[in-house]
Amino acid sequence: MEQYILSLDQGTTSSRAILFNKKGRVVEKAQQEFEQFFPQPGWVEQDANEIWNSVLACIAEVLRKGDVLPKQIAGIGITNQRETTVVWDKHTGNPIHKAIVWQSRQTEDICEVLREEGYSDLFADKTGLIIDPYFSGTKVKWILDHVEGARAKAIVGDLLFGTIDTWLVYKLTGGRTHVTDYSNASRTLMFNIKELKWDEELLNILSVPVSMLPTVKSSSEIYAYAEDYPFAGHKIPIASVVGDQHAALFGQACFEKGMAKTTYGTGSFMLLNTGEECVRSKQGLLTTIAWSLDGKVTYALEGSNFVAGSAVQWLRDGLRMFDDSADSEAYALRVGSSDGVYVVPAFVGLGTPYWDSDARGAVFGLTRGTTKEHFIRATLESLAYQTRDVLDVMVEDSGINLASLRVDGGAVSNDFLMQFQSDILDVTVDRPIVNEITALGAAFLAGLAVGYWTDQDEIVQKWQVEKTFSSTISEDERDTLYTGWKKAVAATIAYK
Ligand SMILES: Nc1ncnc2c1ncn2[C@@H]1O[C@H](COP(=O)(O)OP(=O)(O)O)[C@@H](O)[C@H]1O
Ligand SMILES: O=P(O)(O)OC[C@H](O)CO
Repeated sequence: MEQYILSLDQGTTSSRAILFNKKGRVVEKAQQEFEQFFPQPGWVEQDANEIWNSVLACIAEVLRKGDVLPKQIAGIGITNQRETTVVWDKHTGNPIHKAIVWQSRQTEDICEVLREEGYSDLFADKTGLIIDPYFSGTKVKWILDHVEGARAKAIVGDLLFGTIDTWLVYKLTGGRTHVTDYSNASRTLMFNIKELKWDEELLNILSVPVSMLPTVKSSSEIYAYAEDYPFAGHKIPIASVVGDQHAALFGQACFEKGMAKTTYGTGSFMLLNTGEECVRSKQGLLTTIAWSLDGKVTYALEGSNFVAGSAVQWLRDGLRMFDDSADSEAYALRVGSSDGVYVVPAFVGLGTPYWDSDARGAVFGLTRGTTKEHFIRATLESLAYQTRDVLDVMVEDSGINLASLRVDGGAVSNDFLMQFQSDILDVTVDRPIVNEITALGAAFLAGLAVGYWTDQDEIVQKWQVEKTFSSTISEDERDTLYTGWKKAVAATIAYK
């Protein structure tokens, strides 16, 4: 009977369960969206139970559709939207508040106080991160400060914290396992990425009891077994846990120092493998743990943009410019340029390298001749400009020049966007055959842990490019376009 790896990719807007075969190809897939809550401007929350139910439904569906029995699953890999914070009662397993999503700005006041108290360098040195609402630490503090009785319960050890990976393992094991991996821990603002442990000093500053925190393990090992519904009593090893951007770096087989990928999902995230070197950025890049495998930790530099594919969703759902995100490409191609229009999609502030929580979206260069086509094209172009912003500081901070950029995520099916990305970076853009790269990365890590695949060399052989995009514009044209973007971003930051 053929064996498969079951990968659970719990993303910002949807959950997926995907079965991979030995060739590293998708055999079957199930996907379910869930509700997003926006209780106040800039706040984003989700229901952790709904997330769990969506994952469970996807598992049941993928097994049914693929006609696969639980005993055919060699291992489960888990990858997740990172930083999103769940706090639950240890005795009932019930979350005490909605999950606070990575995009949410509701802890900006807490961050402001921490910055004023002069903690920025301390947090950056120890965690590789910036004091920003993006990360989990201030979200945990917010929940303990705002939910009645929460702090008292936390102090006596009755509450548990987890990012979504931790929450899913907890639920999959009937509440018996409270773990995370190094990659997810490195996004919490509470984990010392050099000493590889929760940092007591930072926990004191954030007033978060250590008893709430999960045990931190490698990204590829058997943590526990899932056996309840829908696994019908078969013990299936849960064999990888890894943050989604880190999983994508692994799925893209970016195993060598100097290899990079960008994933264009809800947001966009470029990660550059820096090997065993924990590089500290001077310009707003994050230092993060890519993964921990076979007793070795690999580091990465990361540039994060909060809005990417979600700008296309905004065109579709907010402005009702088209019915299907894929239509954005045809609209963009109907005009030869965006005609001087720039869209800065700073809906929840700006990430790397600006880190401006208060900035909000803006449009520049409108004329009487501006059409819907220009507007759509300019929005797609903004995704590519944001990646250029990140790449420029990445090259300066790491001294590494990219040979090529590997790309994945929902928006990379847009050929116009990928061509413009290559044009504006002047770097070759490689799109692989498998489009579910994040899930594949988690599958690879799980497969290595259970002996389904032998080693990373075997995985490198499985990565194949589907299409390569090379720049077609002149240096002058590139400079003119990018200068306009920089002016638009500067004006967006100035207007507050
Ligand atoms: N053809 C397309 N062109 C541009 N954007 C697209 C296209 N298809 C999907 N998207 C965008 O990709 C995103 C979904 O990507 P996905 O990787 O599934 O995201 P996530 O993991 O964050 O939920 C959506 O925001 C959607 O608007
Ligand atoms: O859900 P995605 O793919 O947009 O990824 C979200 C990131 O992990 C947030 O840091």
